[in-house]
Amino acid sequence: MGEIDMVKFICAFEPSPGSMAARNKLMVLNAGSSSLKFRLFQLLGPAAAASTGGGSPTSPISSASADTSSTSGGSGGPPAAREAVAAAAGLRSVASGLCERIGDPAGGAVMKAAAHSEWRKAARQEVPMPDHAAALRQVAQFLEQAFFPTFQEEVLGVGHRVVHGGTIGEAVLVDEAAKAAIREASELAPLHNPPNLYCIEAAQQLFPDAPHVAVFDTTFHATMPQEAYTYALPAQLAAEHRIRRYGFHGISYSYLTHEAARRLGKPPDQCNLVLCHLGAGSSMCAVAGGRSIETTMGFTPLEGLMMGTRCGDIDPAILTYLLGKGYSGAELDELMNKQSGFLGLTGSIDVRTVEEGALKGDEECLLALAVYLRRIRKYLGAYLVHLGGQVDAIVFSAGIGENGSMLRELALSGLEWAGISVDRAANDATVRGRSREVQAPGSRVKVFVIPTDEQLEIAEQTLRVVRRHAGQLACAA
Ligand SMILES: Nc1ncnc2c1ncn2[C@@H]1O[C@H](COP(=O)(O)OP(=O)(O)O)[C@@H](O)[C@H]1O
Ligand SMILES: CC(=O)OP(=O)(O)O
Ligand SMILES: [Mg+2]
Repeated sequence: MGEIDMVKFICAFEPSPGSMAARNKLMVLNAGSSSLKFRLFQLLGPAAAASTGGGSPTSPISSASADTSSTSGGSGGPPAAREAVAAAAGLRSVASGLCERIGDPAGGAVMKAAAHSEWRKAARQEVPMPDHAAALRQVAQFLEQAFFPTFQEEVLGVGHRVVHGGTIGEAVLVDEAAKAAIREASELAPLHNPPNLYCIEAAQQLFPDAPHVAVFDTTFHATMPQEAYTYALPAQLAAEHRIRRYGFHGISYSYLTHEAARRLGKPPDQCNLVLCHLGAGSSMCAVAGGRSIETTMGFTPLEGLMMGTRCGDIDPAILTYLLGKGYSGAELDELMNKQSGFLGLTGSIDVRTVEEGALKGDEECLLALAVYLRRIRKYLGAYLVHLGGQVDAIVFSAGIGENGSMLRELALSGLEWAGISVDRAANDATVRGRSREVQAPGSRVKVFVIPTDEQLEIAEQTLRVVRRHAGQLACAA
């Protein structure tokens, strides 16, 4: 990516007086193919002390106390709710932001403002960002110049979202072996792992003294039973090539499980849920007793639901058929990952545009939405069966799930027989970025809209690994 592009960069922050040069900050990076989300957390008193080895091994998120502003069907906002969860985890957000259109020669960045009731200022910069390393440098420079003069020295650890963990089961310190495993899994998550790894390497240069932790989307699904993760291929071949369902969006699902449990007023291990992470990448997950038992994505993030540019489930024989027609493997990969889904059916990736088209009667848009919804309903039916009809809540999250009220209503229409009904007024009244219950009075199954917070989940998992590492160092000394 040699060309310098204008990239819009926006962030919101609250300066944190008196934090000079103490190692009390955690940086979280969530790199997409052309975007970089970041959040900077300050460690609160006891957690900061724990970061040198004295912390509790239990999940602070799972032990977070219920936040009254986000319960009982109200529109309690995530700023309050999430800050409460973060505080229980010993963390406070002090800055966050998003770089978009990294390396895009066409420019034309889309602006996204991170809003938070406590943040006093917001800033926007248009600066050249040819790649993730440049974006990261820009973030660091901005934070340093504007608020935290010794920012780089204050970072205690850096947490990274990595989509495919390959052979790695749970969050780990990034060392050469971890990087090799992430590199090896790049083939299986071509849209995600390469930018994740690139961002890790850029961040290691920027924060050479801090431990870096890789947090994986695949971890949450490690609890799936064998019959859920086994493909009916020759067993030896599958074992040799480690072909199995891995499942993705697990960082988001872990957060949503704990948030849904908080709203239900039960421990996560007593919750049965159907989680719908509907964004540019879309998937669903059946959660029994707080653990993933099924999910729609598989060996790669291509299987399952239709997505922005990905086809989701197709008959695999279509590929052999097209190979026979002269398409190469690389072309088919590109076709399925980057040219299909909403883009392939309508010419637009953005579901808002597709919805607008559908409302004007555009047949391609109407068909695309119908295909998207049919796939969601097909898996919802399957998951109700897997959960024996005992579902506490259906949760919608991510860009489409949080904002697409029409799609939510259509996805759950006509399911009164299953104890599921949506309150149209509540569903239409959801406010971007705020949690809400939208089931109709009398609906046996609750329906939650919960803004996902991958950054907070990454921070929490990172902190645990950093603590463990510090504890090990202390024992060894
Ligand atoms: N108001 C809305 N209604 C429907 N879809 C929306 C709305 N706002 C955003 N989206 C969709 O959300 C998707 C992006 O979701 P997001 O979770 O941000 O994706 P990712 O993190 O995977 O890039 C886009 O397809 C966009 O069309
Ligand atoms: C796994 C995956 O598809 O992630 P995203 O939704 O961020 O593209
Ligand atoms: Mg995403």
